[in-house]
Amino acid sequence: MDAREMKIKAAEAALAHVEDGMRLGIGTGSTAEEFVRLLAEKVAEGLRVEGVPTSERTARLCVELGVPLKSLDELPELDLTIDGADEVDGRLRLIKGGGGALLREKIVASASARMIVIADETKVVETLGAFKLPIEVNPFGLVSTRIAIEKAASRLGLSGGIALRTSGDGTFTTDGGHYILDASFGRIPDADALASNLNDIPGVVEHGLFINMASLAIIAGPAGARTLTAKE
Ligand SMILES: O=C(CO)[C@H](O)[C@H](O)COP(=O)(O)O
Repeated sequence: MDAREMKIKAAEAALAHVEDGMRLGIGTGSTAEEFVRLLAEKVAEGLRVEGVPTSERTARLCVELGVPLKSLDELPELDLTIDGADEVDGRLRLIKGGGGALLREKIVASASARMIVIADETKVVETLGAFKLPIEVNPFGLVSTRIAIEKAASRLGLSGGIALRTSGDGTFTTDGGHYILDASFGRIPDADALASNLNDIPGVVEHGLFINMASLAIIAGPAGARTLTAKE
């Protein structure tokens, strides 16, 4: 089974959790897009759902495939969000934001009664941090904010490069008009403490640590899909 087939397997298993009439948060990234394609087939067959997309990119795909959309202001409380992840640990803590949609992804997941993560086996880790941690920042005061992040990380014994994300020949800009700093901490032994320290930095709009948000992860490997629930 190749990587795309694994993503489709995870997306198929997630679709089984979608019920008629649900208000859905719809994630961003290649795995979430496989979910959108399968969801669109069910919608064409008569399934009634309304989706809130977590990015302009996801919104475009939903419109193209006929998945009905609403804004989060129109549907402020959602039943279920299905989204991908860059890393998942045994407590279902996540690193997200590889696709740059972390802020809307976190807002939408927070507005949902449940969040299910869909991913392939390569995303499951013992300790978060091999994937560079995306940190969304306000462009104003970028250098000061980067220094504040370095100091906060250093207090937790973390170090590593913090790079401004680029795209093509310019700076990558999120749907919200912010920048992203990708932090190469390597290993984050205390993700909860790092999340709370980052939350305290004014220039940090949001970070890619999703803690206590996912209630289930559907992980696809060569042998098929399995589910992970948070270990105590
Ligand atoms: O957080 C995300 C986007 O901001 C994605 O969910 C994450 O990057 C995983 O993407 P993919 O399914 O393409 O591996």
